[in-house]
Amino acid sequence: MSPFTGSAARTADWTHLRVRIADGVATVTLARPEKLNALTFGAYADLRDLLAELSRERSVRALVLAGEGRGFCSGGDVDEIIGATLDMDTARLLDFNRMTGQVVRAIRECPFPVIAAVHGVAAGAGAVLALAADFRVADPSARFAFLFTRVGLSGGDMGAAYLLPRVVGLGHATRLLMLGDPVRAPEAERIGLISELTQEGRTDEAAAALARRLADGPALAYAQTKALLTAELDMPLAASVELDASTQALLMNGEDYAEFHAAFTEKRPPKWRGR
Ligand SMILES: CC(C)(COP(=O)(O)OP(=O)(O)OC[C@H]1O[C@@H](n2cnc3c(N)ncnc32)[C@H](O)[C@@H]1OP(=O)(O)O)[C@@H](O)C(=O)NCCC(=O)NCCSC(=O)/C=C1/CC=CC=CO1
Repeated sequence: MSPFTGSAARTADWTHLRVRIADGVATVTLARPEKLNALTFGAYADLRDLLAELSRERSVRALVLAGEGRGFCSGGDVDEIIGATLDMDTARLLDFNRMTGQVVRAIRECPFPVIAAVHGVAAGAGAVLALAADFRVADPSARFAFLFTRVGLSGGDMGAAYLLPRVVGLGHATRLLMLGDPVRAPEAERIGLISELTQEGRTDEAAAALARRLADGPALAYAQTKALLTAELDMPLAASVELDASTQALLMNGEDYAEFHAAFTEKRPPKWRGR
């Protein structure tokens, strides 16, 4: 049974994660502040499983991913993971690296918008978690560092070489993934890595306001927009416009579209049902 079944505002505990669902907004908090929310094997796996669980929750219409303490996430736990992976054979290494990629796929494939609320450090895997979100709302203290080459690994971990050029362009992505230099909030805003730069200390509030707006909006239209933005990245224009046409035809048969028309005619705000 889902751990979320029950009352309107619900919580559940996972490894180094806290989750709360209230009024259609799930807030997932990386909760290991004493290690800047570094991800252990258990935390990666739980994050993947939690996102899959939330994707099946019909009540969730937006998700905020945040970090507790003085940063968002310092990436893979260097002590636990580097130590263990040095002793693994290739098959187990592949299993681990596939598992971390599944976390990113879970963020990209869930049927609701994901907002990363970033303050302080977002490093390595932490930077990719933020990158995979649909929106990055950032505090002036935010700094993003794709550190993988700094630990002797490929900068293209967890889909970063797929996603980052699409967000900031190949030139910036090459620089950030190869050198691993930190990008501070003003530069992140300039190159389009963040969608909103907030006032200091107001990031959670801004992320919650955006989540509220999304959760109150036409959920099916948002889900289809997210799916198309992901699918069409790799499609020729002819296939894209065909997919757009079939998606739009589906939505034009839906209740929300008819509701918009009724609301417009009756001069009132629409009541979105996500159908
Ligand atoms: C630059 C830092 C991110 C922040 O520095 P600072 O603000 O001075 O804070 P610290 O004092 O260094 O950190 C506070 C405590 O947290 C521990 N900690 C921080 N990051 C990690 C981490 N990633 N793993 C384990 N522990 C971490 C730190 O040791 C302090 O603990 P104590 O108080 O007990 O001493 C700086 O912290 C830093 O550079 N961190 C490491 C960043 C990093 O290299 N991340 C990994 C990138 S690669 C990745 O994400 C993917 C993988 C997957 C594959 C293999 C291996 C690892 O990760």
